[in-house]
Amino acid sequence: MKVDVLTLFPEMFTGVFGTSILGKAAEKGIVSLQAINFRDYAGNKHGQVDDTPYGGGGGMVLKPDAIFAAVEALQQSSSPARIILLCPQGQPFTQSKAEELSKEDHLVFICGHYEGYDERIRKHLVTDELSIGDYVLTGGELPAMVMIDSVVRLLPGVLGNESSAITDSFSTGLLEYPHYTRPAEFRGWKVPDVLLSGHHAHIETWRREQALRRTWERRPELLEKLELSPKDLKFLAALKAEEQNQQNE
Ligand SMILES: C[S@@+](CC[C@H](N)C(=O)[O-])C[C@H]1O[C@@H](n2cnc3c(N)ncnc32)[C@H](O)[C@@H]1O
Repeated sequence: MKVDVLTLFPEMFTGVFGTSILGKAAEKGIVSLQAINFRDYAGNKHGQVDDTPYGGGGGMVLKPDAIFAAVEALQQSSSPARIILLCPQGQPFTQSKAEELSKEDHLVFICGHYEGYDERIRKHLVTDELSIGDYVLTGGELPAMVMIDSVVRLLPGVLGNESSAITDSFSTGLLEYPHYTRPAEFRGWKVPDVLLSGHHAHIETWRREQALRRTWERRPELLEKLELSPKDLKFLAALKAEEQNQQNE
């Protein structure tokens, strides 16, 4: 996969692109990660990429010319499948969006700054507008890093143990079950017996029930979107009854 980021601050990506799992994925040639300064495409001698808004008001707006020119230069080498505008007004970025993007060959992320972008960039250049949440940051760099990290870790060969991504929270539609490691007892707190039993079927059942319980307790709305088995439904009915009993006590 090829990932290009258009930004005014390419130096912000040096650490993220060169470290840990992303750095190793790039080293192995699974992904090529590039941060490009779109000021280089400004086409004027001062490298000006922003201007005051028509109609007045505070803040500076990113002009369309440099961003169009930078994307068009990338399109000459390989046509990007998706051109993603980082934007608090965009669709919420989710695990299923990460999975969808991980199937593409070439992604381009455009990072805004200041007051935002000229509307013609939204209307005539990009394929997606994505947000990392209902809050406003100073720029699109951190959201781009968040999205790239969650997409790249899904690429085959990036995580040592492929199956770990399959059970991650949201991948199954549920929050993930709790994990324990050595020691079996720490300050008097013991690891659940079932995890030490070596009985794989019992461990699977325990994990499924813990994932259902955790999702029910923390994000019950996620359960509404899932097709649950009769066994899951029975377990949830027992949980609800347990909760009801506690309220009545
Ligand atoms: C200060 S913000 C502009 C906010 C804009 N005036 C608005 O109200 O929608 C500057 C840039 O940061 C990025 N940004 C800020 N918050 C974001 C979020 N939640 N998700 C994605 N990008 C965000 C975008 O690239 C945005 O253009």
